[in-house]
Amino acid sequence: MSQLQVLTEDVPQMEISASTQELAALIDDHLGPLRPTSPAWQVADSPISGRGIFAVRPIAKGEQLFREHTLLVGPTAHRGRNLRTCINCYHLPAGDTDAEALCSSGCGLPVCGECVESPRHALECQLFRKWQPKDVQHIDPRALRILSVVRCFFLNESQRKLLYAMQANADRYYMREVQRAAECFEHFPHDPDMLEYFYRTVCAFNTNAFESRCQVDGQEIVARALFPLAGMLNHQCTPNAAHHFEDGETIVVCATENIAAGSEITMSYTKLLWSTLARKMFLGMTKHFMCQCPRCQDPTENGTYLSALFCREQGCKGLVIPVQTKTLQPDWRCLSCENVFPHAKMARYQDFALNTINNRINTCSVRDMIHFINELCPRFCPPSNYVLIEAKLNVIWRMTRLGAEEYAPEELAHKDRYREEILAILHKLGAGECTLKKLITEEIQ
Ligand SMILES: C[S@@+](CC[C@H](N)C(=O)[O-])C[C@H]1O[C@@H](n2cnc3c(N)ncnc32)[C@H](O)[C@@H]1O
Repeated sequence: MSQLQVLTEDVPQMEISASTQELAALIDDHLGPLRPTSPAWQVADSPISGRGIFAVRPIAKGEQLFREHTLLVGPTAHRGRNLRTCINCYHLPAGDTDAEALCSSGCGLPVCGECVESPRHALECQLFRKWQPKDVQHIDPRALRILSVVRCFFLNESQRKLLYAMQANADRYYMREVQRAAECFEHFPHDPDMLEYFYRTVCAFNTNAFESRCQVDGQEIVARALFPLAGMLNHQCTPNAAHHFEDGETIVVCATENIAAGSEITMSYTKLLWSTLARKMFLGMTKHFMCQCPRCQDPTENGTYLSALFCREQGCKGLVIPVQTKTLQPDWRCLSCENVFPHAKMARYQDFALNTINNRINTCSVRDMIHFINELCPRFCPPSNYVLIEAKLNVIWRMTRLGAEEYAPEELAHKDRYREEILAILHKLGAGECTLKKLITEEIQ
């Protein structure tokens, strides 16, 4: 069995308790006032996988398809992130310490002065106090992360049905999240039905959730949020729709291309500029499937050569690209000398480029990074390789944040050149009006 089969075939799906028609009705109910009077889309069975969203009339590039409020949301509570953020409104609670940010009732949850009295917090506070957090002086990321899952407790009947109608990939590893949370409380529930409900919810999160992002009090808030309609969008590596967040709890999905009536509406679960192997690894490990889209089947990736590495045969320096498209360990062939190399060898070169470039990104000033990209990288990494493209994107972001006046004219010219290069790649990929294009054309000038 290949590495990729192991990644994708090991994980069964939990039983789905609703027909596609019932699911569509539950989604309508969930959308409430946000449901358009005559939507341009419908939920239906998909030839890609399970259920998907389809255009019911021609949709124009740029058109907003829907806005949706989250069904379940909570802090990602990743280590290294600021955990001192109110669990309701995302504002910073008063004070500087964990103890000051935590609810004074002893529920172990950070909450601001305004939200502490809210009915929403009252319910969660009562539940967490019943379970008795072991530490009420410090914010424990394990206890905080489980909040988005535990909120399934407060869903109404129709919302629970909707949760059970969503695909849930049953990876037993996901149960670790519940077990880790249980370690933080004296009396975490151990009733098997309740634990199964939590597990189902964790699996639904891992299969469908988005990392929603918004700015509050000058800091970036990242929450994990379940949007049942947006969660119906299947993946394509060059999709025809993209999403953004209006706030931490509302998602907006727009068409990035003209979409014909009857076509499936898709989004990308990966970064657009990743190489095919990077996307395959990510999709296999996190979503347990192997993408078969046209981009995945083209070794040149629409002529972008995002995977390409240099040939190391004496005197060659041609571009080497993966030959097979359906495996994680393809042979690679040089487009100039036509020699074929085993994957293990090329993977070492790719890792070298990735580590060297990422180390520099983390340690260098923008000025040094430009010098490194222009003068040193061409010795070991083709300009089309996705790691180098990501490094150029990183330079663009950093320069934009500081403002043009900080930089010499030739540095600004490099930034413009990088931007044109990335726009040309997006054009070749057929990415249309994708979020990245909007960001680098509208905001970065
Ligand atoms: C967010 S859900 C998408 C909606 C799902 N089709 C459903 O019926 O609920 C993600 C799951 O859909 C499936 N999926 C999405 N895009 C796919 C693709 N391009 N190829 C194969 N499976 C895909 C995978 O099983 C993945 O874990």
